Amino acid sequence: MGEKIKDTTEALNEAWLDRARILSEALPYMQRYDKRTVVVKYGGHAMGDAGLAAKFARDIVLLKQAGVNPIVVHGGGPQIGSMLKRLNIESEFASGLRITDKSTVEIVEMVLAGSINKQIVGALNQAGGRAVGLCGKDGNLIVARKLEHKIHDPESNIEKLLDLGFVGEPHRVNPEILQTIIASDIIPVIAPIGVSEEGDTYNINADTAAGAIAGAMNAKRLLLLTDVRGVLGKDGKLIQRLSVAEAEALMKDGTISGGMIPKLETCIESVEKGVEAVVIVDGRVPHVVLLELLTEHGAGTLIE
Ligand SMILES: Nc1ncnc2c1ncn2[C@@H]1O[C@H](COP(=O)(O)OP(=O)(O)O)[C@@H](O)[C@H]1O
Ligand SMILES: CC(=O)N[C@@H](CCC(=O)OP(=O)(O)O)C(=O)O
Repeated sequence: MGEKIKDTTEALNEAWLDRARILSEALPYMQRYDKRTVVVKYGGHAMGDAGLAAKFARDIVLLKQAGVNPIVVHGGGPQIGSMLKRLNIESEFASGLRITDKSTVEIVEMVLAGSINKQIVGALNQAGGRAVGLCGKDGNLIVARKLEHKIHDPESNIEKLLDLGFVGEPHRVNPEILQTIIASDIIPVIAPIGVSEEGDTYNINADTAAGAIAGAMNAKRLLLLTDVRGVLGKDGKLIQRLSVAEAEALMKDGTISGGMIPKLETCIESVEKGVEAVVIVDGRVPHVVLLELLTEHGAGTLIE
C-alpha cells in the first residue's frame, strides 16, 4: 500500500516537472519573438470548429501577453460559399481564386469584414485580450488593384488573361494604422478586403493579403493555418522544408493545385520581401500556433 502511494506521488511529481520543463523551454522562443511582429493567417477551414477557435484565440492572447505582436489576417472562403449558396448565387474558382462579380463582392465584404471579423474579435476579447477588427479599407490599409490573372492555354501554348472581376491584389500597404493599434497594445484582426484608388471594393485572397501585411510590417514570421498538414509531395508525404526554388518547381509540375497555389505564391513573395520564414501549418491541430512558435516541435512546411 505504502509503495503504491509512493509510486503515485512520484508520477505526480514527474507530471509537474514535465509542465515546468515545457514552460521553461519556451523562454528562448519568447526571447526570439520579443516585440517582433508575427502575422497569423487564419483560414476559413481552420475556423470551423468552436473548440479549436477558442484555443486559437487563447494562443493569440497568450502571445500578446508574452511580448509578441501578433496580427491576425483571416479568410472565410467556406463561409462566403455558404452565404452565396443561401442567396442562390453561383460561385466559381480559377487557380484557387473566387471569380467575383459585383453582387458577389458585396457578399464577400459582408461576410469577411462583417460576421467573421467580428466573430474573431469577439473570441480574442473573450479570451481576455483586446482586439480591434478592420479591413483593408480602414486607414487605407490595403490599396488594391485589379488582379491580372494569367492562365496558360495548352492549345495555343500562349498565356491568356482571365477576367476574375473584382479580385484584387495589394498594390500598396499603408501600415500606419496597424502601428498605431499595436502601440496601444491591441491585437489587429484584418479582413482581406482592399480598396482601389478609385474607391472600388476588391476581394483579395486571404493568404495574399497576409503576405502583403507581413512584408509591410517586416514580420519575423508568417504562419498560414490551413486544413492540411502542410505542403504534400507527389507521394502524399509532408514536405517539412522548402526553398523558394523548390516551391516554384512544385507549382510548375502540378504537385500543388487549388488553394495551395496562392498560399505558396504568398510564401515566395513574403520571403523575397524580407519575412524571415513562412510556415504552412495544420489549423486542425489544437494550439498549433503555440506549438509552432514557442516549442521545438515545429510542424508543417517551412519556406525560407
Ligand atoms: N500539394 C498539396 N499539398 C497540400 N494541399 C494541397 C496540395 N495541392 C492542393 N492542395 C489543396 O490546397 C488546400 C488548402 O487551400 P485552401 O482550401 O484554400 O485552404 P484555406 O481555406 O485554409 O486557405 C488543401 O485542402 C488541398 O486540398
Ligand atoms: C479572391 C478570393 O478567392 N478571395 C477569397 C477570400 C477569402 C479567403 O481567402 O478565405 P480562405 O483563406 O478561407 O480560403 C474568397 O472569396 O474565398
